[in-house]
Amino acid sequence: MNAHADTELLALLDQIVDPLIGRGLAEAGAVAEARREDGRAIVHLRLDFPAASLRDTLIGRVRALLTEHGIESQVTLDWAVRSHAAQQKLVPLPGIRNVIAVASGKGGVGKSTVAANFALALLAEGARVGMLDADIYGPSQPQMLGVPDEKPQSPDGKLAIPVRAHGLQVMSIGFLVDPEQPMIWRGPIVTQALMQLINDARWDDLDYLVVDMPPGTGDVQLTLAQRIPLAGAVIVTTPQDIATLDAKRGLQMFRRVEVPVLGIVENMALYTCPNCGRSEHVFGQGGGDSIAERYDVELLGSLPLSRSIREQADSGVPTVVAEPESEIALLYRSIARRAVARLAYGEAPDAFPSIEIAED
Ligand SMILES: Nc1ncnc2c1ncn2[C@@H]1O[C@H](COP(=O)(O)OP(=O)(O)OP(=O)(O)O)[C@@H](O)[C@H]1O
Repeated sequence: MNAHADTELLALLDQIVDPLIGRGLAEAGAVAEARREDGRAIVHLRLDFPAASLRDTLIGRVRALLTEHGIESQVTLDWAVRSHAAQQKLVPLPGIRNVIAVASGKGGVGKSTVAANFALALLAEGARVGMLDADIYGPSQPQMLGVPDEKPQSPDGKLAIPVRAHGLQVMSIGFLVDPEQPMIWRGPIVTQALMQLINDARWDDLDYLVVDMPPGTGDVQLTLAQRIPLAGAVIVTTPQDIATLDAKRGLQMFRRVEVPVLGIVENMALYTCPNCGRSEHVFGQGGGDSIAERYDVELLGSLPLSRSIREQADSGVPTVVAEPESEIALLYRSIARRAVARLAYGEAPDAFPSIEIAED
């Protein structure tokens, strides 16, 4: 904060509480500069999460408030993502400020699809993002991100350069093994291979590395949750009862190793019939809401069961890239913003409304 900060301006800026930040702008440390020059206020906001979609609204709110108080202003906003603490004693990974695990209590809930769109959503919001596909039992990121035939190169013979896909830096166990062959490695070898994949890559200045975790809560998952320096985890679930029971195990696993759970994503929550327009909760209603409440964790968003989500992910161009202005892409972006805002600013006092949207 500027040494000559104007206290009147700071007090006014503290009246603005964005739900993602949860506190006044000055109190949250989001004011990099607040001073007067030739009778005008010069305000510079700097957030700890990428906020491309928030920028104009927040600038507008600040300008409107200052105008109300008869102050002409020039307001700018940018972001610089800080590194947040990982589990005790783990050394941060070079080139990566924060690692976020995307996990699920069981297979087939759409975790990899959420992970791909989540990473692309962070990129669209203005962050530098990488993807580590650690889903040893079914590495699907090369296919989903449209780079199934690529291999990471290693010019120095030591570190591998991650493959670029839609602007993401990507490493996957799928680049190294034939994805058609079932994995028959045993636990310790799996974790060793994954740690090597993450450690032997030359990650280039990432705000976030998203890790697509193997599904479930067994030994491999637990070891990874202990050994990868994680800033936080996002849990994907379907509203089906049994899946949410599994999701609870996922939550508990991360809590046991002291990794903050940033929230839950409820996938395939709602289906809207393209012919008659009727909406149906195919797997039952409110599962994500109920674990969110019971375990004191945020429901980051609910995604519909949608043919376009499946077709776009399967064809190598996930929805956030394929249809960036679609409702579903905007929903992924909202989920991603909430997760990283939670990482940056902790508990937000205002509960977010849960959003459900229908497929057209
Ligand atoms: N919201 C959705 N609507 C429709 N289809 C979806 C949705 N989310 C994922 N899918 C589809 O469901 C299938 C399984 O998704 P995905 O591979 O992401 O699951 P997963 O949980 O990662 O599975 P596993 O853990 O077994 O690897 C894919 O064909 C994907 O395209």
